[in-house]
Amino acid sequence: MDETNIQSLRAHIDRIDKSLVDLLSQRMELAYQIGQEKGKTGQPVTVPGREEEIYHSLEGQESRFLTSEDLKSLFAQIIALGRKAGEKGARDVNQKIGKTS
Ligand SMILES: O=C(O)C(=O)C[C@]1(C(=O)O)C=C[C@@H](O)C=C1
Repeated sequence: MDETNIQSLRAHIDRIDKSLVDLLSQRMELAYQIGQEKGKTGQPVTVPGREEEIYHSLEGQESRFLTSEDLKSLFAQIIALGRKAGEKGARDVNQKIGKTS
């Protein structure tokens, strides 16, 4: 494979990476909004059942270079960031309405 091919494959990877970051940002915005809703009613941000549902939905989506274990560990990171965004959403909404905890 010559240098031009590598350059063009890398350009494709760069575009995919940008899309991944954009989609992850959108996902975090949604988790933040869910956190705000939970904050309003005092519900806990972490919902283990929902997290299990997400892991379950990944089953059958594995591919040549992504095993189900790979997907699970990737999503463990993504969900941890979702929780962090949700905690911020709950904090922000409570600060706005003057609750301290
Ligand atoms: O679905 C929710 O209730 C969320 O808060 C989002 C999310 C996620 O990132 O997917 C984050 C934390 C919860 O434990 C479950 C799921």
